[in-house]
Amino acid sequence: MLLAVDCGNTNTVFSLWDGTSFLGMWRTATDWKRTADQYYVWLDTLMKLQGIDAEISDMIISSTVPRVVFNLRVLSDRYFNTRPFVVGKSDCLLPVDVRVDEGTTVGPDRLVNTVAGFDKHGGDLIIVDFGTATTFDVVDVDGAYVGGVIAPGVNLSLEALHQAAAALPHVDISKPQRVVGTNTVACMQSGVFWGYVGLVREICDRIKAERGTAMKIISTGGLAPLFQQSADLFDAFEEDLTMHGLQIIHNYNKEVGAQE
Ligand SMILES: Nc1ncnc2c1ncn2[C@@H]1O[C@H](COP(=O)(O)OP(=O)(O)O)[C@@H](O)[C@H]1O
Ligand SMILES: CC(C)(COP(=O)(O)O)[C@@H](O)C(=O)NCCC(=O)O
Ligand SMILES: [K+]
Repeated sequence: MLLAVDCGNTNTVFSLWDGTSFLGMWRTATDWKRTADQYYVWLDTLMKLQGIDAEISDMIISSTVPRVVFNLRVLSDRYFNTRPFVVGKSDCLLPVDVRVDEGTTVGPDRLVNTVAGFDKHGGDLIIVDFGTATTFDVVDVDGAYVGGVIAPGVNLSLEALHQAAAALPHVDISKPQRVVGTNTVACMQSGVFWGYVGLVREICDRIKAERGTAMKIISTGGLAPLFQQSADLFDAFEEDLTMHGLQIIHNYNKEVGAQE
C-alpha cells in the first residue's frame, strides 16, 4: 500500500492508497522537529482507530518545507523499509514538462497539482490552491506547468492585519453579509473576503488575456468552497487534488522504473 504525504507550510496530510481508492486522510500541523518515531505512533494509532490494517510498502512525499523531509525519509526507511519518492528531486520523474526560468525551484505542491489537474480536466487550466499562500498554477494544453502567481494566503492576510495594527483583533475568515462593515471584525472580514474575490477574478482574467485562450479554472484547498459558494469564480472544485497527483506520480515512477 502507498503512503502519500503532502506537507504544506501549515499542515501535513497523510493518506493511504490501496491501488483503487484512498482509505483515510489524517492531518497534523507541520513541524520539522517531529521525529520519525512520533509520526509512526500517531499514524499507527489513527489507522487502528479506523480499523485499517495496512501493509505500507511504498511512500511518496511532496513538501513545501525542505527541513521536514529528513524525518519523513527516516520514517519510510525505519518503519516501512522503503525509499520514498520525493517530488522535486531529480530521481522522482514527472509525467509533465516544467517550462520555467532556468534555476527556478517550483513548489512541489504546484507540480503535483498540475499533474492531477491535467489528469482530471485536460490542459489549459488555472489551478487555484488556497494554502498558506494562495497559488495559481498555469497548465498548458499539453499538461506542462508553465508558471503562475503566488499571493498571500487568506489567513495570512488576516493575521498580518492583526500583527501589525494594535487595535485589530484576531479574526477568522467568513463571508460577510454586506460589503460595508459596521464593526471592526466585519470591516476586516469584508476587506479580506471581497478583496480576495477581486484578486482571484482579476488574476484569472489577466492570465486568460495574456495567453489568448479559454481556460478552465479549478480550485482546491480548505477555503476554496467558501469562495465558490459566494462568487462564480471557478469551473470546478477538487477536494483532494494534491493526493490524486501524488498517487499518479508514484505510479508513473514505478512504471518507468520497471521499464528501465
Ligand atoms: N476548512 C477550513 N476552514 C477554515 N480554514 C481552513 C480550512 N482548511 C484549512 N484552513 C486554513 O487555511 C490555511 C491553509 O491551510 P492548508 O490548506 O492546510 O495550508 P498548507 O497546505 O499551506 O499547509 C491555514 O491557515 C488553515 O488553518
Ligand atoms: C508558494 C508556496 C509557498 C505554497 O506553499 P503552501 O501554501 O502550500 O504551503 C510553495 O509552493 C513554495 O514554496 N514554492 C516555491 C516557489 C515557487 O513555486 O515558484
Ligand atoms: K498546499
